[in-house]
Amino acid sequence: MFGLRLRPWLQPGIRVCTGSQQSVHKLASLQKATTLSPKKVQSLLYPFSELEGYLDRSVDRTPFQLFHPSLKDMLEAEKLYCSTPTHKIDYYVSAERMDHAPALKQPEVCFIGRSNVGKSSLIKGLFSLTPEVEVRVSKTPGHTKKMNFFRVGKAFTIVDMPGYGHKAPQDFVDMVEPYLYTRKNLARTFLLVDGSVGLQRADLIALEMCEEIRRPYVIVVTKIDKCGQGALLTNLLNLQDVVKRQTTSCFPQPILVSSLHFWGIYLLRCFIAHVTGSIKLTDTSQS
Ligand SMILES: Nc1nc2c(ncn2[C@@H]2O[C@H](COP(=O)(O)OP(=O)(O)OP(=O)(O)O)[C@@H](O)[C@H]2O)c(=O)[nH]1
Ligand SMILES: [Mg+2]
Repeated sequence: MFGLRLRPWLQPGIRVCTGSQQSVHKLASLQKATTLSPKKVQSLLYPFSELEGYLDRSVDRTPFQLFHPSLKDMLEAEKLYCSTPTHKIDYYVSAERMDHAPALKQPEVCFIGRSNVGKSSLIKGLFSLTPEVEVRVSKTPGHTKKMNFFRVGKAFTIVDMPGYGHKAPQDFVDMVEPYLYTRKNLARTFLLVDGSVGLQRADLIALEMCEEIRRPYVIVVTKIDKCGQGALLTNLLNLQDVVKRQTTSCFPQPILVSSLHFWGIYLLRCFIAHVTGSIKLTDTSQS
């Protein structure tokens, strides 16, 4: 069924970086932290705000601010990422093929992207409030070899996928594409793109695949700490242009993150809680 859909998953050069994950990040303690200026807190919560000042006035920023929840919403979402006896967060199972994927009813989100783009690191960041949940990351591309399912109570499931491109597992196409096409409870696909190098050919192929699948997906721009702001903005505007011209199922707002510095993680937690119907947003129009 999927044989005709084989794509030339390319093997672009990958820059390996070393980054260490910070551990526990509670929004409430962040609010109380005296060491951070309000501007720093703002850019930690909404990383795009840091870049706005560098943009020409003619640049339309609306697409970058569509999802802009209140702090209250973020705090509400954060509760979901804390494990309790009645709301357990755990690694559930791994699957090598779609027919091994567990039958789960709750909404699911998955993370796809080139090998080494930071998928597992980002999931580890999302679960920083439950460090007992082990998410393996590595500076060696091709580390995640199976689809790894993590349950967030009965609210939703997060799936960490193997990467494509450099050193991707041979069966990536057999594993991930069928999942994306047929998984009934898939609420959102997050397509990760390395913000420090910008869109690569393999990313464009992945975008094309997501467009063919016609299910809603969101671009997450990773490693925004790894390059200068000028380079990041150039990569972002290029990405924005591609999203505008070539996509119909992609959410117009890219979500910017650094798993190393925790930038954008609170926003992403809230976004996932929102798209899986786990929280009700009070107001998205506030800045
Ligand atoms: N500077 C920086 N490095 C990061 C960031 N996120 C991940 N990394 C590093 O990138 C490398 C790859 O991270 P992973 O999370 O294992 O990447 P992956 O996409 O899961 O890779 P595969 O499982 O091989 O597909 C590791 O060395 C991480 O420390 C980030 O936000 N900033
Ligand atoms: Mg991985």
